[in-house]
Amino acid sequence: MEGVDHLAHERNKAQFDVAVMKAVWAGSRDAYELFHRFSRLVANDPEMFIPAIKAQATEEQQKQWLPLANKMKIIGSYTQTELGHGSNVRGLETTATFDPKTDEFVLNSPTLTATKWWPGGLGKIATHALAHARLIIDDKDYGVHGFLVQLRSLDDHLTLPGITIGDIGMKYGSGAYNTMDNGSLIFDHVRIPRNQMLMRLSQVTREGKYVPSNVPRQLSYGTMVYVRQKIVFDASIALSRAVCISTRYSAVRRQFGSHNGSPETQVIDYKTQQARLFPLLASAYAIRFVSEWLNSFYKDLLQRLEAKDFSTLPEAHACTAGLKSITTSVAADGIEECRKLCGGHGYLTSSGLPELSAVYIPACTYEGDNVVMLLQVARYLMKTISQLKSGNKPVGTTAYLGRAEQLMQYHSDVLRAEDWLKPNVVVEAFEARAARMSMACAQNLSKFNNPEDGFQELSADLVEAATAHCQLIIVSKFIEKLQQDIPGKGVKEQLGVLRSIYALFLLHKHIGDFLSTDCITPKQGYLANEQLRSLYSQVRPNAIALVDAFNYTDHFLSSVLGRYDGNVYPKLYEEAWKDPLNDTSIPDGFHEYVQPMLKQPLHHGRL
Ligand SMILES: CCCCCCCC/C=C\CCCCCCCCCCCC(=O)SCCNC(=O)CCNC(=O)[C@H](O)C(C)(C)COP(=O)(O)OP(=O)(O)OC[C@H]1O[C@@H](n2cnc3c(N)ncnc32)[C@H](O)[C@@H]1OP(=O)(O)O
Ligand SMILES: Cc1cc2nc3c(=O)[nH]c(=O)nc-3n(C[C@H](O)[C@H](O)[C@H](O)COP(=O)(O)OP(=O)(O)OC[C@H]3O[C@@H](n4cnc5c(N)ncnc54)[C@H](O)[C@@H]3O)c2cc1C
Repeated sequence: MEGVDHLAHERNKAQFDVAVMKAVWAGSRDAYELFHRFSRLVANDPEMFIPAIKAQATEEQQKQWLPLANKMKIIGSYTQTELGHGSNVRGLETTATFDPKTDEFVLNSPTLTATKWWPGGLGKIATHALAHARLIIDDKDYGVHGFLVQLRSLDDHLTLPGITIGDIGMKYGSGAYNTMDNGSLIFDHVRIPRNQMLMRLSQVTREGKYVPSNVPRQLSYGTMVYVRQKIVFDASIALSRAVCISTRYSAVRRQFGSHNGSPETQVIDYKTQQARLFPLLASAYAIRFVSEWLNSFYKDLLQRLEAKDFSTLPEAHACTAGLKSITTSVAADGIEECRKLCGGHGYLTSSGLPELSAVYIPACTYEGDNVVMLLQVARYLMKTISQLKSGNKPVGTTAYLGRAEQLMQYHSDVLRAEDWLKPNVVVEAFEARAARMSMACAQNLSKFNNPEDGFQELSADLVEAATAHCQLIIVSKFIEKLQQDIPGKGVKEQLGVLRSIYALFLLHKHIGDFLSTDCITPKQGYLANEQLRSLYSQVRPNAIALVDAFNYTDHFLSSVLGRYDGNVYPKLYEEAWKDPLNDTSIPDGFHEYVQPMLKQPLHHGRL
């Protein structure tokens, strides 16, 4: 049956222009063309510590190091985390002590827990590290700074004196992340020239004088802001990939429901399958659009920083940290749900899902543990609320907190299920829920004499408030996306359906928040769920076309279940026969171990 499109009947049901949706998903027609060409060329672009050099090195240092890194004359590793500290960056123990006699820094790992642990590329490949260490001058500790340290000889790749490096060992699953040589590193009084401290933000002079920067010290955390916004985009790719596989397979797979010899029911037609799958489809689009917005916010931040305008830095940190957390959690959980949606075959490596999961789940931890990141958002929210009293008007993603008084009085006026399709009705409910959860935390915090004690005690509630805030951002950005001019038959309508599914699914899932904050009544919650069910029916005929719009090649999906042509069963069978176990009919060890058991004498003619 080679060449037959088993999903053609599904594609014919689509009520929108898939070619235009492909451009919307890609971000623009040009981005689509580029992605289309490149994905078919299978590009592999190693990028590791270059963003950090760009952010933290002086122009002179960039001139020296960037050409080497770009041409891969040196291979760098972003070496921050230690055995004892990852989240707590200020707690790092590695030291870089200035020696005025030789104009050098001496890098040292004073304890076992100071061992660098996890950095990607470090274990086997990196020639250089961007090592984070405490700057010590005249016994005074100036906190964590970045230093470029050569680790291995550029001639024979042997580690240099005073440096002990290893790979940290096998990681979760047998998946592709094991091809990454996450490493460990101990420094034993390793000397580097003074000009290898990254000095864009603060300098150490020849005399050993520390010249602090006149810019916020948080700029030294800039690489994390950059990478976190990239990770949000990456979450849309990982989730959409899993959703594409399980949507196509759900249309191919049939179970039960045959009457008088008619075909069985496609599992995608079961309401339970739809209620699990379609919110993930909607989430993939929602994450895609919020990542688009985050990227433009980030570009705006860079322009402002050039002009020494630091005003949006705290918001950029809160947004990148919070959205990194929410989107990677949704994507990681969503991939696992997609595996379950494919039943037993989803557990086969050839489904592509186990490896995707194993490779993806550390995104919830790297570049900031997801709970720690939400606590950063909560701090930002509490600070914003505390400044309301002094007349500070919040802007951007916290502007709604400026209307807190009004939002505290809000009661949804939904009367019919269709009312939930109105974007302003949805936004108001999400704003009121987020504002009330944050205000409640702020009020509870004010009862503590020591705010830090209060923050610890209330941290679980604070994480929930931060989650509500981040979900509001994603819902709002989806709505804003649809306020743009989007051409193409039916494209905007389909996106409208997905937007409503995304928002109402969240409302249904977090119904406790909406009810306990008294934003909506139980009856209104019931109506939202009713509307959700009807939206699932609307998305059903378009489901295959909506995942086709991701424009993923079979090569990229690497999944027998997610094949574009839906020709699943013959290919599953073919794939199984590639297993080396099937090379011979008698397995290794059979004659040594199994056959002797089979040949044991029978007792009284019985087993
Ligand atoms: C770097 C490698 C490059 C990778 C290549 C990139 C190419 C990307 C291409 C595609 C990407 C897609 C796929 C991605 C694959 C990625 C591979 C994995 C890479 C993994 C790399 C790592 O994991 S590196 C290690 C990362 N480590 C962390 O994230 C540590 C987490 N901890 C922290 O960030 C902080 O310490 C903290 C946020 C928890 C703060 O702690 P603390 O309270 O002690 O803070 P401070 O006192 O230091 O500061 C308080 C003050 O500062 C504000 N603030 C904190 N962080 C920032 C920031 N980043 N920006 C701006 N402001 C910040 C904070 O809010 C406080 O403000 P106040 O106003 O004083 O309250
Ligand atoms: C695959 C992978 C690749 C990585 N690559 C790199 C790399 O290239 N370079 C690099 O430097 N690092 C890298 N890391 C390290 C990574 O950045 C850290 O693991 C991450 O920042 C989390 O820090 P941690 O391990 O210290 O977690 P911990 O902070 O020890 O977290 C353990 C638990 O404690 C909780 N917790 C911690 N602090 C708080 C708090 N204040 N309040 C409430 N709960 C808290 C967390 O939520 C979590 O549940 C990588 C990690 C992984 C898994």
